[in-house]
Amino acid sequence: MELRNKYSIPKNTVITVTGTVGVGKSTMTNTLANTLGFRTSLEKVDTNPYLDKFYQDFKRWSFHLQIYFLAERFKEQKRMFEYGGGFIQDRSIYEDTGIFAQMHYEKGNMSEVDYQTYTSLFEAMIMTPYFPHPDLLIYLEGSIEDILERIQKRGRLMEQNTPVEYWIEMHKRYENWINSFNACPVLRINIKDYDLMNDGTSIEPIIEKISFFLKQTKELQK
Ligand SMILES: Nc1ncnc2c1ncn2[C@@H]1O[C@H](COP(=O)(O)OP(=O)(O)O)[C@@H](O)[C@H]1O
Ligand SMILES: Nc1ncnc2c1ncn2[C@H]1C[C@H](O)[C@@H](COP(=O)(O)O)O1
Repeated sequence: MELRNKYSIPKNTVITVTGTVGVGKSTMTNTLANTLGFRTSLEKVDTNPYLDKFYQDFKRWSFHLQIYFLAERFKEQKRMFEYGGGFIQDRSIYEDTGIFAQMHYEKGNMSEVDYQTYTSLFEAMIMTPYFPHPDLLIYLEGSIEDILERIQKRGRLMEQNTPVEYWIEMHKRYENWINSFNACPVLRINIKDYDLMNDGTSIEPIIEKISFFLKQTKELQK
């Protein structure tokens, strides 16, 4: 029996997978989508024209990169909206603003005026019908040691060559961000509690939790 039916997960559900770089979002997104028969909304890294340059010179490329990500996320939001849901999304627009843009602004890599331009564009975008909140946000958490190991193992040179302090700061910012996030229900999952690479059955308990969360939210909305 398909797990989506077994756990009564509505066909039009939108779930967003969040967490710091390298924590395992894409792996989780693909596994959930395959198991539930949902579409994916993935971040495309290989075709991003700014990412490599950004890692070489944050100050020069921060604003360009943020605008690029905003445009990409907006197109994806529109696509999910037009399909009427049924998506697992890899990373949220909330992280672009609440983690990356803010961090680079606060570190002086983005000027005040650029940050304001970025913020007003973001606010204008979320006021369109394409931006309903996801039904559930899954937050993947793990120790900084495990995350650094995954970044190294994955082998994207631009990330491997970035000082460890950058990833440590991002890890801390993520913890603060999720502790005050309240735009939609949050399910926290520790990466030590499952192993999608070696144990195919470890997705089912996660789907069971998702189902429980979605039902609980529905009850609260009644
Ligand atoms: N459960 C897991 N156990 C071990 N390694 C994992 C697991 N999930 C992902 N990985 C590995 O960690 C790295 C980062 O995963 P990825 O899904 O690309 O993360 P993200 O999308 O959050 O950057 C990849 O090399 C991936 O193969
Ligand atoms: N908004 C962003 N600003 C800067 N860098 C970003 C942003 N969104 C994603 N990134 C980077 C981080 C990683 O190097 C790649 C892909 O992210 P991942 O967490 O591996 O899916 O893009």
